[in-house]
Amino acid sequence: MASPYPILPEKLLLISLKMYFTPDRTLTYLRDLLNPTNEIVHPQNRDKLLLALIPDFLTIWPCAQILKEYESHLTTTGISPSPSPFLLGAQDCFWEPQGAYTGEVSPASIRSLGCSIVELGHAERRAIFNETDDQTARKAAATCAQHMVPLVCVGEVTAPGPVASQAVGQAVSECAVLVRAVLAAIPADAPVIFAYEPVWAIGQPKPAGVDHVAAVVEGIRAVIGARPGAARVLYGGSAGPGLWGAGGLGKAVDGMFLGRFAHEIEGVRKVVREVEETLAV
Ligand SMILES: O=C(CO)COP(=O)(O)O
Repeated sequence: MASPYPILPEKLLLISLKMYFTPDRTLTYLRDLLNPTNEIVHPQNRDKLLLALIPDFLTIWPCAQILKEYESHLTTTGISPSPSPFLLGAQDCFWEPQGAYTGEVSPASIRSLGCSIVELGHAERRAIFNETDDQTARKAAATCAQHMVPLVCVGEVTAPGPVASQAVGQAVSECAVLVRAVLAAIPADAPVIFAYEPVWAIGQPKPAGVDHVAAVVEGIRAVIGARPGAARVLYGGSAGPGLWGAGGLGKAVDGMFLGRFAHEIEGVRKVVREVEETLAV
């Protein structure tokens, strides 16, 4: 029987708009991402590279309409829109599908509007809204129950000290707590994405160093171990153009989770190009 979950290719580029854009800007941005003349989404690469946009809750519905129009246009040009070459995600969800939870957003509603990914446990939600590992794990289970993919953010709070190996060990042990909690909460065959986002590298001029990221991601992969469902580990935290290619993160991670450096279409195009150059032919 075919898996009810979205299929994850080897590489992923995900963009979260956090709360930066107005609704109008989000919709213009999505149209630009999907516009074939901008050469950002290449449906023929879907089995190797997948892009996704995670807008705010208010714009999920109009974004889904734009994506539907894009997919039907693909059909008219003879390209199969299934599996879709572009996915939509939400920035959070509640752990119950419905009920008396004023202000919360149901994962079932998110799914019904056309999302395939739910971002969970971002450092900002943990620091500002006191979200706990247990809550994030429950949300991950609720996300999988709707056959969406949890995108779980993990990362150490403190910047590395002078001893690199100690910094890596500390980072892996901080990340491992949430990785284990999420894996224990979701079905073994459910795909899951972990975004390694060192808290100290978010919102900065530059990302974390490549060696540090590569070593921590190796440790996170060891914690994940072998499982029937796909598991991808991305890097996020001031990620942008110039980070992927030669001597960069391309060999260490399964993709990137982009924030501010994807706000201009040109930045996304550059990152896509760098990743495409490293895809196996
Ligand atoms: O938190 C991030 C993505 O979720 C990263 O944001 P920045 O790239 O803006 O640092």
